[in-house]
Amino acid sequence: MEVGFLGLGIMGKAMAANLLRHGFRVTVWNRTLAKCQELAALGATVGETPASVVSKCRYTIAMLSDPSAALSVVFDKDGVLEQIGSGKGYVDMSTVDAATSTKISEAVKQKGGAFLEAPVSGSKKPAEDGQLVILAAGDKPLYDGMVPAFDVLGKKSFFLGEIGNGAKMKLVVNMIMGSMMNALSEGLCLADKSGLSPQTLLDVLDLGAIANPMFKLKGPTMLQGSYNPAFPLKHQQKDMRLALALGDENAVAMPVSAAANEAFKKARSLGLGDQDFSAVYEVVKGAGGSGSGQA
Ligand SMILES: NC(=O)C1=CN([C@@H]2O[C@H](COP(=O)(O)OP(=O)(O)OC[C@H]3O[C@@H](n4cnc5c(N)ncnc54)[C@H](OP(=O)(O)O)[C@@H]3O)[C@@H](O)[C@H]2O)C=CC1
Ligand SMILES: O=CCCC(=O)O
Repeated sequence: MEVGFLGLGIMGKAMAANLLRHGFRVTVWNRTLAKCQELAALGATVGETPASVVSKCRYTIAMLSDPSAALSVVFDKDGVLEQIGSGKGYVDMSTVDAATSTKISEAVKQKGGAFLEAPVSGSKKPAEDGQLVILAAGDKPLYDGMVPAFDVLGKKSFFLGEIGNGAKMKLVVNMIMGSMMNALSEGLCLADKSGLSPQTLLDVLDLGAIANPMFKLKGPTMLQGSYNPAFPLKHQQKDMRLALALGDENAVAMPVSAAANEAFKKARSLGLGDQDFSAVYEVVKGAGGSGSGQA
């Protein structure tokens, strides 16, 4: 099977490499073209524009940072829309809001193409290992056509019905995750300030009813102050913002998430946006970051 792949960031690079490892023919494109070289060394063909990738491939996947990137790659010059059409499918796996996804879906369909949104749960390591959870919605025949690729990329795929449902599910999941990360950060601080060992707290948590892979993975690195990005904090804050907007639309009060979003925003203002989202611990500790940029 041949697929196009647009966006070779932390996730896209791992996912495209995984497809290549499993015998897929992959044509890649990235805004910063130099990032394509690593994939070319693994056997990928490099496309010069999103349009040229779509023109070559029946199926094209995108994994881009945010709504503005997702829209730009479709609607701008040399974008997906210039070559999408009958018999071609476009699959956006980025985390965006339902409005962005709907806009892309309508434009692709108007050109005669098929569209699927398919955001994922799981971070860098699950992407490398083909252990993502795929939250798809939109064109069912395209979903069926993508199953061989989804089986390589993920451990489980859900088809959630109409466009927007995949985006919404992903935002709800990440809203919970961001709130949990803040709760863990506060717990580690509270343990420390009240004379307990934060490491012992992690050990206790791991044996009880709220044990989870995220606390187990991130807790020890947070205690070391190590925030090598698997899931960049700026993307987690984007997801909190989009989830809160979904809450607004549906009149759902989300005070816990709103507070968590403030902590992520503060972390961004301290220059921590490109660090792992667990760096919000630095804000909760009151230590702040070393940089001053707006990531
Ligand atoms: N990292 C994670 O753990 C997870 C991330 N996600 C979601 O997946 C998506 C990608 O995440 P991740 O790989 O971590 O992000 P990265 O920041 O590592 O990569 C972002 C990608 O988007 C591209 N991009 C950004 N802006 C534009 C633009 N205006 N036009 C074209 N391309 C653009 C970047 O290109 P360039 O290289 O040129 O900057 C890069 O390829 C996000 O929506 C994120 O929320 C979902 C699950 C887990
Ligand atoms: O969007 C990022 C999700 C990260 C994860 O599920 O571990």
